[in-house]
Amino acid sequence: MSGKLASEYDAWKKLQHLYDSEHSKLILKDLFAQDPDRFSKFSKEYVSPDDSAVTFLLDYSKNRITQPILDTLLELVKEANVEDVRDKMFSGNHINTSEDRAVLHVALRNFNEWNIGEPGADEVQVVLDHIHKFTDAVRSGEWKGYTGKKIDTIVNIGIGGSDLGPVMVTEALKAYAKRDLTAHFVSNIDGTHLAETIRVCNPETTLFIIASKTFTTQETITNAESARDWFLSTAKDKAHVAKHFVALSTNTAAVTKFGIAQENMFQFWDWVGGRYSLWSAIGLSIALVIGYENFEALLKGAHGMDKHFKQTPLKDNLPVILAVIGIWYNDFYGAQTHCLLPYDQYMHKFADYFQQGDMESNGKFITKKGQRVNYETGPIIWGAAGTNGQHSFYQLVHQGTKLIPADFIAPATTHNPIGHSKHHRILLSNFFAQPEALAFGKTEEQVRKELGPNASETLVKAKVFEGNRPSNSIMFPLLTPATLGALIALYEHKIFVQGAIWGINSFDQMGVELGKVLAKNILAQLDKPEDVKGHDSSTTGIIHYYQKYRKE
Ligand SMILES: O=P(O)(O)OC[C@H]1O[C@@H](O)[C@H](O)[C@@H](O)[C@@H]1O
Repeated sequence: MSGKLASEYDAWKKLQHLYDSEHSKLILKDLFAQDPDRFSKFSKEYVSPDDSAVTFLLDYSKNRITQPILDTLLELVKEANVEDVRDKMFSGNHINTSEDRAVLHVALRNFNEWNIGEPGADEVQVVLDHIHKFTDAVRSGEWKGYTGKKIDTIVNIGIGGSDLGPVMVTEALKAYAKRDLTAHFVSNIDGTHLAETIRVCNPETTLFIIASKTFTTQETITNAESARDWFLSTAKDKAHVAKHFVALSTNTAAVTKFGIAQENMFQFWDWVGGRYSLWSAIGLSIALVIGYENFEALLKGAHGMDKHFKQTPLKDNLPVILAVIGIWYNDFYGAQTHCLLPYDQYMHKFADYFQQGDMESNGKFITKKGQRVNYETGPIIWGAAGTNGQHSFYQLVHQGTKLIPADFIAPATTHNPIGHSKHHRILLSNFFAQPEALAFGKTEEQVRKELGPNASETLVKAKVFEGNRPSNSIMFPLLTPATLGALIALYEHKIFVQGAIWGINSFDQMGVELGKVLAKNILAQLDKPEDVKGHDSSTTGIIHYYQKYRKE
């Protein structure tokens, strides 16, 4: 990373110039008409560079780009030394500068391929073996609860990165799940989350997985303590906790203090960022649900993408391509958001997951060198599973006043081919149609022709789709563990590239701290109105209102 702001790079200035001079001519309809080979020029098939057997198509032809624009975007990657930062990440350099930490989630799925010098990197396999052994014991019924019954329910208690990854992946890979093992995820400090979960759990057959990197997170520790109280209200003897509580953490002392034996703790390291931790011990709930072999396949799929990212020239490097196209819209078109639209019900949590993955990584206005940026950084990430979104927010995507770049994601084959895949063909027809409608729209002329000569002018105008709304399409044969692993890593590295171009630290999360500190202060003032001090009149007023109406 140079000390420059991204906007000071020559390539950035060239891009600004290209935007100013070209953007009115960048009409997808025209770009496709001018070049019959546009799809083959702006799409790539990923084939994993190892034995993880993942393949997918990335079509990025429906974007407002030309070859010169893409070339200049890639110049920006060069000028920002992204390859150098990438290599530093892979070699364990402390690129998380504010926390002085390495960023090595790639080491969790490395299977000893690269030599990574960081302490702990050589212990990854030991933890994977621990996960393997434990997972097999629980799934086979060999691991018994305190009354000798086998475990049929797991409850992962964690929040943020210690929740979202396991939730998203266990949902996405439900087709591989052990159906007689029910998984719940409790994250919110709102007692309702825990209460509604334990309501359907049997203490004799439930395993609680306390997932917290720091083991100090207020929500998780409070939920874990309440879960332990609930368990002991039936089990009585504290010795039984050992059969029903395990911990996933970097903080051995706090885990032991909680009462979880060290042999029931699954270790990871400070170089695993919370939002990159599903590959670590935090993935235990995933391994329990889909089995260790499938968990390993997930890791291997991600590793294949790591290799691709590490060794593929920029022009063919898929995370790089996605990243620079994102920069084009975010920084030159002023697009505020990016939409993730998986046409696969199993992937319904994908956008939620990358809300943290992207927004906590790149939602920053200060560069690593302490300067305030004078350009936009991370986009707002949102989305929903297709076709549900079509019946809700697509109206705005098609005809609203905002530019919303979107990624459409779908499997060619479904795990649930009911009616000889009738559902899936309908689903996919929408997956194909939506990007087409967004890109090419419907002209006034077409509307007039459709409505006939007597149509009102207002109706004609209301039915016009301007088109020229960009999207990427990603299609893969089947949603397998390895494919999902590769897709997650694809987006992780996209986020990395964008952060490196913007010159920000994608691996800290200072922005979540202030609210936590204020909440702690307020918690101590909640009991008595006279204790409410040091706030603005609005905050004081709302707390007083609460104090007037609370029951307990
Ligand atoms: O795993 P922990 O330490 O309980 O942290 C949970 C979450 O805590 C949040 O405060 C962080 O912003 C997230 O990045 C993190 O994933």
